[in-house]
Amino acid sequence: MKAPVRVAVTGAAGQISYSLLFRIAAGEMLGADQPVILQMLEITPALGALKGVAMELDDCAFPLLAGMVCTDDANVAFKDADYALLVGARPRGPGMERKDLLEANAAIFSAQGKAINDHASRAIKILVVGNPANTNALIAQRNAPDIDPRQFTAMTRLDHNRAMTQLAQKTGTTINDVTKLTIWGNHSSTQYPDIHHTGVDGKDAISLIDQAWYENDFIPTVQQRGAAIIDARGASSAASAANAAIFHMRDWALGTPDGDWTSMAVYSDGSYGIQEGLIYSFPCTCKDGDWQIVQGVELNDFSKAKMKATEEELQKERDAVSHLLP
Ligand SMILES: NC(=O)c1ccc[n+]([C@@H]2O[C@H](COP(=O)([O-])OP(=O)(O)OC[C@H]3O[C@@H](n4cnc5c(N)ncnc54)[C@H](O)[C@@H]3O)[C@@H](O)[C@H]2O)c1
Ligand SMILES: O=C(O)C[C@H](O)C(=O)O
Repeated sequence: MKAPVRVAVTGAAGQISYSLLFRIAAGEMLGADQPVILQMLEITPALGALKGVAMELDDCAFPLLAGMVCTDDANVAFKDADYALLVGARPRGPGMERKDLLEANAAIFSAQGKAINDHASRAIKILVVGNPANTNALIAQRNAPDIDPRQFTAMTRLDHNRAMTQLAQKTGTTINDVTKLTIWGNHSSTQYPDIHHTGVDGKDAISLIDQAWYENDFIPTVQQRGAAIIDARGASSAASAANAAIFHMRDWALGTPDGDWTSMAVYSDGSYGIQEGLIYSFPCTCKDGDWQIVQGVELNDFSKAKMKATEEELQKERDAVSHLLP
């Protein structure tokens, strides 16, 4: 058996965490041979509820669960953490855009960035789920100057999974037939789900669908899926968000399959002309615990315009929180 690793999860008594924690403890994120210590952070009033979650984790008798910490102190939660899933933040309600949460949530991520900087393992891998996820990741990253910016990522895997399913359903296939789909940009309604390089059962996706469906149906459906879930459920996505977080971290830690890529919002190095330093979703492959942006993807004018629009939104979000960016 390997030595346990420390996994910090914030918002641990919230609805996403109620799916997430149990799957991490079951080994679905880091593998069936990797024991974990869960370091769970909540706000003080939610510590009672968090205790109940910890009791249920105990009652699962997970063989891989090597320890638990429940705390309202970020310095304790991130102490020596090897992985951090930053979920704790307010969700949006009906009629809101995710960026409307910026004011309510941004301060959380500057404080947590500092705590990560001061206490976490230098090799920590961080996934930001709390919305607006890309800009919250940027805030945390800029407040952690001693940690490599490549270690801060934000979640567009839920969008990626949503897009795979929409395409599979349209083409009468399954997600097992879909490869090389890309979500570019922001986890928001400007994101660009790109299927120009996607394969469906060995064929080019773009040859199987018509442009009108792609532009007027597929893209808006994926962009608006979070809002559609809120309308249907009366609360934002939780189990599917937790699932996407598991997939994102699992691929980062254990690798993406050969011949495919995934979508991750990562620190832009200027690839594809996207401004350096933004946390922008790119096609990525992962190997040996590291990610790379896939290079050489050809872009037509349609794609370039969509990628620019979502980049501009991220620049605006960044400028709106400039007071939190040292
Ligand atoms: N990136 C994505 O794809 C994606 C998908 C779904 C939801 N989300 C976002 O994830 C976030 C959480 O969603 P949820 O449904 O679990 O919300 P929730 O309200 O059920 O849970 C959030 C939890 O965070 C806690 N919290 C608040 N401030 C905190 C802090 N400073 N430190 C630690 N914990 C804190 C709250 O007490 C609460 O228990 C929301 O911002 C939501 O919009 C993102
Ligand atoms: O849409 C939301 O606000 C929640 C989440 O970001 C989602 O995409 O489901």
